[in-house]
Amino acid sequence: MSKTSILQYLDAQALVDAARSRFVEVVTAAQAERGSASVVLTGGGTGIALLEALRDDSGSIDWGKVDIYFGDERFLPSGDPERNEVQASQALLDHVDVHPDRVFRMAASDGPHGSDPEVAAAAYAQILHSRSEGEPTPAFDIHLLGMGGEGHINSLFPHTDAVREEHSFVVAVENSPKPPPVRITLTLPAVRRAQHVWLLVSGANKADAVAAAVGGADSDEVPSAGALGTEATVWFLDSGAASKLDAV
Ligand SMILES: O=C1O[C@H](COP(=O)(O)O)[C@@H](O)[C@H](O)[C@H]1O
Repeated sequence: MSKTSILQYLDAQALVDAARSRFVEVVTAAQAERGSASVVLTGGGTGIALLEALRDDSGSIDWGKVDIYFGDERFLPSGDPERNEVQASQALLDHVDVHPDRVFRMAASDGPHGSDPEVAAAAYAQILHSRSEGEPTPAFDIHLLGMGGEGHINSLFPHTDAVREEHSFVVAVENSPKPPPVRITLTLPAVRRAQHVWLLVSGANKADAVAAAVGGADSDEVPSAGALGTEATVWFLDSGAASKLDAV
C-alpha cells in the first residue's frame, strides 16, 4: 500500500537539502539492488534548485548508471533557455558523468519529429515503452514534480483533456494557460508508474493548492492530487507552501 508523507521545512533551501539527501539514498539503493536507477526530472524553480544541489553533492551516485527522463517539456526550438531539458543540463547534466544514451529528452519543435507536438509526444511514448520490457513505461524509481499555484504538475493543468487522460502515457498540450502554450507531458497514469513520487513545493502562493491536494481534491480540479507513487508519495514543503495545511 502506497504511503503519503508530508515533510515541512523552514525555507526552500532546507527543503532542497533534504530532497537532495533522500534522492542520493534512493538512487544509490536502486543501483546497489539492480545496478541502475531511473528518474524523471521536473522543470520549475524548486526542481531545478534540487538539480543544482545535486551538482554540488551527489554522494556516491554513479551517474553513468542512471536513466534520466523528463516529466514535461516546453515545445520550443532546441537550445531555447525556457526548455526544461536546457535548464536541467545547465543545472546538473552537463556537470556529471551521465551516459548520453541514457538521457531521454523530449523532442524540440525543430527536432527530428518536426513541429507537430502530437508526433513528438507519440515518439516519447515509444521511447518509454522501448525501455520497459513490455510495459508502457519504466517503473521509475523517482518522479520529481514541481507544482504551480493552481495545482498543475508536469504540464497537466486543471480542467484539461491532458489531466483527464486515462490511457495515453504521454500527450501534447496545445493551449497551456502558462506560457509557452505548446508542451509535451507525461500524464497521471505515467506519474503513477513511479515508485516514489516527490512533490517539491515552495512559497505561500501555492499553499491553497497544497492544502486542497493533500485534503483529497479531485485531480481535475487540482492535478497534483492525482500524483501518487506505487510505494510512496512525499510532499516536500517549505513553511509558506505548508501554511494552509492546518485548515485541512
Ligand atoms: O511550467 C512548469 O511549471 C511547473 C512548476 O514550476 P514552478 O517554477 O512554479 O515550481 C513545473 O513543475 C513544470 O515542469 C514546468 O514545465
